[in-house]
Amino acid sequence: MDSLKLLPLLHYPPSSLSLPPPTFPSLLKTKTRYANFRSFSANLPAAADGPFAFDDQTSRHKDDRALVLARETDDFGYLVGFRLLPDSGLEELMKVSHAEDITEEGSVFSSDEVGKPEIDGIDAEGAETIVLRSIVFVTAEAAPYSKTGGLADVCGSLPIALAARGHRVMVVTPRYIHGTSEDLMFAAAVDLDRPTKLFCFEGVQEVGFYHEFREGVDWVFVDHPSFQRPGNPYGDKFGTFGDNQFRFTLLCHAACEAPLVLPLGGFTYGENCLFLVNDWHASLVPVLLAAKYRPHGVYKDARSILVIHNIAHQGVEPAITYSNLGLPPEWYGALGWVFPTWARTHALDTGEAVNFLKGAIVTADRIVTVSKGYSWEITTGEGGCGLHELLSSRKSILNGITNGIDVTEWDPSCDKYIACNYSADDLSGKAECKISLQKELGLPVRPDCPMIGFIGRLDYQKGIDLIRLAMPELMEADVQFVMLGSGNPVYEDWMRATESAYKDKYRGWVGFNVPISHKITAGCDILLMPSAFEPCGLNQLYAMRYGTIPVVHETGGLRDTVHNFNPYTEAESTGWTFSPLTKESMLAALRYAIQTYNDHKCSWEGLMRRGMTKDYTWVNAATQYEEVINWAFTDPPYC
Ligand SMILES: Nc1ncnc2c1ncn2[C@@H]1O[C@H](COP(=O)(O)OP(=O)(O)O[C@H]2O[C@H](CO)[C@@H](O)[C@H](O)[C@H]2O)[C@@H](O)[C@H]1O
Repeated sequence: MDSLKLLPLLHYPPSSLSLPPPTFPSLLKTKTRYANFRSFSANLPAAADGPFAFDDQTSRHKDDRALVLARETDDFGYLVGFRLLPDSGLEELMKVSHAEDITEEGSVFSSDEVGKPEIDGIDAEGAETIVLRSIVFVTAEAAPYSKTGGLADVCGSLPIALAARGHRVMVVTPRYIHGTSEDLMFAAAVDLDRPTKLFCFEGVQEVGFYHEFREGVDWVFVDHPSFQRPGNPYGDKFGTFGDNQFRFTLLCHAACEAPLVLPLGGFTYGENCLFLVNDWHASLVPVLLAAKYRPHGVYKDARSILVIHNIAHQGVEPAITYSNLGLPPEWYGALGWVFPTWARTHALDTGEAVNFLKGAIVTADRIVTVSKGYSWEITTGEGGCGLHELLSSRKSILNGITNGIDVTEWDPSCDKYIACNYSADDLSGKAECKISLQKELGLPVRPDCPMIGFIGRLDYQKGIDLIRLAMPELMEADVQFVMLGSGNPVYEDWMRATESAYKDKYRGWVGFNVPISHKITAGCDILLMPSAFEPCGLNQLYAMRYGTIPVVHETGGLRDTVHNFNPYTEAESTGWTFSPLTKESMLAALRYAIQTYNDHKCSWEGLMRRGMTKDYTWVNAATQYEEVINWAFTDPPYC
């Protein structure tokens, strides 16, 4: 057996080791079983670079040469080493570990169950097998460390969901220091003291790495002076930062080095990892793997998946900046992009540019979007923002996986930001939340008046123009309306002006404020999302979980997640969807919702309860990501 090839690993210092991905039987069983393991046995693999199967007693007896190792962990669950395990020790260990294994139904596994052999990915009882991977998320933002929108929510939750299923997960993101209290989010991260030189922008850039192990995930923060300035991750009060291409090029280079150089818990992630790169900021990673590393034999067995949260942002810069990216000249074609004539700004403009997102689309092993509907939309001329033809050409590896939500942060029964907790079984607290919100906003306290909310970036995407157009008519109805958002200064000024015009009915809260977003979600009756396009949308999911009924434009993830109210098929309905994207159709949907709220309490409560009891956890999405990851490893690297 090739397993013996791994023997020398035992003698290397831990920092030079990388953990190959183990396989582990049974989905539900695995979750608790793996989490409970303080130490477990490993049966080294049949192939030197293949997965490393956890030992089961059957296989051990089958092959006496198999090396049985006990894995030793410290108090934080990190590997601190292996030790050879005598047979008797193994028996003891398995007994102890199994006694701790509780199924979701509360039953205890017997050692016999654990010892069942696996057959082609399915154990003898037909339970699912999870192939455990080393997964590296690369993202410009991850909650709670940094957040401007939904990308942060996803990259703050999905890694934890995948880690809970047994994968080894690292998130690489910048260590933003803005000079505000938000910087305290990084307080628990320690400097790994691994200064690393990166070659880009015609020089050597040195980055540092900070690390925090939390909720089973290695959170790795890239430290560089360019991430330390007032504002948010992308800009400040003067607009978008001019050096974002530089900053996110650094992030990508650093992310490629992290699995090779960082001994997290004593072991690097190694070369056989899966990079999950999010949006344009991380899009250089698949190109770097193909153009910079693989020609030198590094990352030959790594794979990459591009996750598109928003195709409207592509990271486009003048073509001349290509030479700064640390890529060989012959790879220009991967990023090269030519604007159509109508989009050129002056007579001498040749339209030539580099496009980061395009680079990932043509080099990643697979592409995922954050809902099924959006995965189709981006292959159309209307939704692809110029990349639809390329995406269509890669349709066979393009999937949509609808986001989950963090059901711990967004839970009306224990939300610390809201005035009164409530649940689907006892909705009375929601009325309290509404009264408290009205008081806080200085609106007339009217529990029976339908209250509409909006939360989001003040951006064309979110349909602010439609709200602006409809506002005079909407304000004629007996409603209250509260908006929370920041972004385009024109929209911010409009919100302030609207508040002055409709003092008794409208409030516009300009800014980014998480506690207020929870209060609005809990206190309102209706959440309005007239997004022009919406790759997934999270606010409608939060709203439904809080018994707040979404009224949404029928697009992307909104179409996938909100089911239009129909009195004859109420059992399916969770809100209102409207199309086309016009003021008239939005107002019609709102009128219908308001009428139902006023006159059909029973239907309204049904809508609330259905939304509140749906499953929004990340488990479902994480399982689908696992499947796509497995497909990525089934095929050879795309380039
Ligand atoms: N002013 C404010 N104060 C406090 N909180 C605020 C806020 N404005 C927005 N938020 C919060 O930011 C998040 C925004 O979520 P969205 O789904 O609207 O994401 P966004 O469009 O940024 O991201 C993209 O990525 C996500 C994730 O994949 C997709 O769901 C989405 O369709 C896509 O456009 C929510 O948690 C919301 O509560």
